[in-house]
Amino acid sequence: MSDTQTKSSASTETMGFQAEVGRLLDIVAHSLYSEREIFLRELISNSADACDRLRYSAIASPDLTNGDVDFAIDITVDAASRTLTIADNGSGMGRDELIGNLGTIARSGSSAFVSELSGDSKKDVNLIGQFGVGFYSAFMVAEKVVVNSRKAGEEESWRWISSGQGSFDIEPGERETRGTAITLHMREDAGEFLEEDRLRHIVKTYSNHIPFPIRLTVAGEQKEGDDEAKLPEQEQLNDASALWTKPKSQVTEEQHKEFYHHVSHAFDDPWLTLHFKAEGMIEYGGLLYVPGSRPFDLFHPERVSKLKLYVKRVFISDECDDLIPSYLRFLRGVVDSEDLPLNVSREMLQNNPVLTKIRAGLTKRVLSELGTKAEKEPEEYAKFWENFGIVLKEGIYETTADRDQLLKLARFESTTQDGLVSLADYIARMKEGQEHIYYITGDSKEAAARSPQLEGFAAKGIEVLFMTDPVDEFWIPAVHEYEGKQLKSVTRGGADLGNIKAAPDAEDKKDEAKKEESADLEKLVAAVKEALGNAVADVRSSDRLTTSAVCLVADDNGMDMHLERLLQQHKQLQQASPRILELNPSHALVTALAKQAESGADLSDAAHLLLDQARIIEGETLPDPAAFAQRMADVMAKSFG
Ligand SMILES: Nc1ncnc2c1ncn2[C@@H]1O[C@H](COP(=O)(O)OP(=O)(O)OP(=O)(O)O)[C@@H](O)[C@H]1O
Repeated sequence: MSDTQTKSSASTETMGFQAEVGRLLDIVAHSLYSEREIFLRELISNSADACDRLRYSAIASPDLTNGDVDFAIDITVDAASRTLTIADNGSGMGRDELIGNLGTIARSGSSAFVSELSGDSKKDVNLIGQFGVGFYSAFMVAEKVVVNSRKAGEEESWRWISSGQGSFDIEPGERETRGTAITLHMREDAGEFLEEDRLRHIVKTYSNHIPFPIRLTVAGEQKEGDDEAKLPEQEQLNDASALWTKPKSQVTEEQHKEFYHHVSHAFDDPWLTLHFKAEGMIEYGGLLYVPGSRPFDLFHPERVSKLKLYVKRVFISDECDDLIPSYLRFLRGVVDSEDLPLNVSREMLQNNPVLTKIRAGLTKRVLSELGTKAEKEPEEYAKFWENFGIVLKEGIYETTADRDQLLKLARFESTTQDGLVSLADYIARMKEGQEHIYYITGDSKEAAARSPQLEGFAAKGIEVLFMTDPVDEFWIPAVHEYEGKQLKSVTRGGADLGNIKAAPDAEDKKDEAKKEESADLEKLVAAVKEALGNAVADVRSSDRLTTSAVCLVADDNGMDMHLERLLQQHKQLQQASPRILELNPSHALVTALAKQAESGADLSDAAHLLLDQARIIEGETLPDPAAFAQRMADVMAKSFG
């Protein structure tokens, strides 16, 4: 740790929080969180995870539980001392774990998340909402937090104390049993969380289906004059059953929401719930949720699954990469297998044949359910696609097995339709004589829509799909075609527009003009080609332009221009390859230049200006802006001078 460290007494050490934690705590404590009560859900969730972890470790090392396998979470409220304690008999934490887990943000990518926090509390609360602050949410309601913990299998226990302001103390404790007790000294304004009814309600609402009993004890209830010391009564607040084992019909939407919040550590609601049981060669069941919004770590480079794997109701791992393909990593939930051995180690899970079958089954189930949604509720499906389409497209690129199904699920924006369209929709609307599925790539729909290469397509009413996710550049070349129709970029190769019949309502005035002018272009093309030399791959007359004078296109075999630009931006490519410069034979400038070419005039400056103009429309930087400015000035001087 890089934290400052000072010894304040013989046995107590004071340590500084990691800078990111400091910032997080500041926001947590000072922003008015609309749902402060979720602190309890977070702490109970952590306790349940700790019980799950120990139960799993005890399969290999039974000594760790010392025979005590009745895992439970105890909430004790003491109104007199204004404290609330959440205790569990789970894995517990040793000294180093207390320091590491409760003083830093260890989760991968989380520090990056915290650095995104803007300091604007409204925005930050939203971000934190997606992220989940876990343990640190205790400081929304507590002015001081004391954590007593003893790691299973160890004799020592440790106490962690903090008021959430820059530092925490750590000292030896005196906990006699394994597990963790977190005592919250409630803030003045958080008295409601010391009320029994409120606590009951919160646990029921947020943690009913934690599969361990959650019990409430009210301390200090003994009345004066009572002779016998009565043990305070314990009341179990939750159902404590594994939700996924219940019959589908008995689980309400509210219960799903609650469970989703628990397993995903997220605050949104599930967009889709899949509650299933597979019986046959391999038996497994579970609950899968598609989140209603993008999880904050969706684009982390590890691209790992977050599903929790259980074997016969015992938690095994939530880092089981082989459980679902990484293009479904947005799924949250639980998969419970009857066939894997209980003592399965995390290493054994790699390339495990049972897991491979489960993975195939889950994938099929999810894709088919998405297909149904796409067909029956296209508007709802559009919301899903907004969030996760970009991730599914990774699957189109990565897997050949699921490719067809994923292509059916894929949706795109298009030049002629509102909303999202499928490839099948597109094919159904293709014009007479049209053989290809046309698309245009770009950084955004707006930028791509301004491309001159679209003009001829628009004039004929031919639909063009927008491909604006970077991943599009990868899956399209891998796929090539859909239902026998080639996917073709409008910025690449010939446009083949001549063979396609215009829509009856489209204005196809262009053909007429072209016939008149095309003969004259030959000399112009030759002159421009000569002037530009190696700066272009070719110069030719265009049938894809109607209003712009010029545009650039890539060779049919060349790389897509947008991809080249992306690669250059990321320094993956030194130099873009020369493009084909297309001239619009019906544009006034081009026809005027063609006349000049006929009379043998020097068109070198004009040729360079045309090329630079085409580059500017593409959003490219000019290789020689000074030369461009000079030529432009010369031309303007001639016409205005
Ligand atoms: N009751 C507990 N028993 C054992 N370990 C715990 C307990 N509470 C927290 N921890 C440890 O502290 C870590 C940090 O907890 P924290 O709640 O901040 O994050 P998290 O649970 O990993 O993720 P999230 O923020 O999504 O809840 C946990 O991962 C766990 O290792």
